[in-house]
Amino acid sequence: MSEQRALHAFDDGQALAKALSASIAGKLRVAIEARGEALIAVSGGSTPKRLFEALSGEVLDWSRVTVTLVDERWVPDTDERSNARLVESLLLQHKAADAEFMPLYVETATPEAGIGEVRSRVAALKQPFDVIVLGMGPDGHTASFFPGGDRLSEALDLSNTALVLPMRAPGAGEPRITFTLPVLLKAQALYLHIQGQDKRELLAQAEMPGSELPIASVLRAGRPLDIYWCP
Ligand SMILES: O=C1O[C@H](COP(=O)(O)O)[C@@H](O)[C@H](O)[C@H]1O
Repeated sequence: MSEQRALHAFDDGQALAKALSASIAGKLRVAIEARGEALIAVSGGSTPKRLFEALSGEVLDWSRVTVTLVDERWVPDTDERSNARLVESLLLQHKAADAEFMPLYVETATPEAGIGEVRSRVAALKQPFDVIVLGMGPDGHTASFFPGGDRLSEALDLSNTALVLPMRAPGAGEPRITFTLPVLLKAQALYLHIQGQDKRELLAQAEMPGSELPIASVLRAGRPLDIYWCP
């Protein structure tokens, strides 16, 4: 593991969630102190549930925090697959109920039809993000950078100025929308949150030179990355 990366390993998901939540809350407080506001993008999927519960109890001025997603499945938040639904039900609760949420989904049939509206929304955010929390799927995808994704090379292109892109891939289920890699890499604090021995082994594979796993593009970028892992 390079000096730019730190692996924080925990015995279980509860201990991990507590530590990661405290670290994120610290970064949000620093941003609020410095700029009067804070901007965070989180991942969806199954891994962040405990983290969201822990984060929702952190004491900070959530009314100054904007929360969005790193990526979204193109489904409304009434759908169980919606990442927004997860954030709304577990993170934007308790003390964090005052945070502002900016969804990446709009009610259009496809992400291509809605991308204009989403672009306007994200362009209004005061970037860079203070905090970005990535996840990683069992196929090595992060955000919606899926193996075989139709716009994967665009999304990973460090010279691409697009903030968000639609994405379709065989393993993605529904069509997606995702922030691009350059946006993620500019975050003040970048975390990767993974659980399970299989994912740790996958990450080790991604560290190998020439790996084509999408998460390898994040690792290769060489920017500071805090990896939070538990079995
Ligand atoms: O589909 C997605 O999956 C990944 C990983 O999810 P997990 O269930 O393996 O934790 C997630 O990071 C991403 O935001 C989400 O859209």
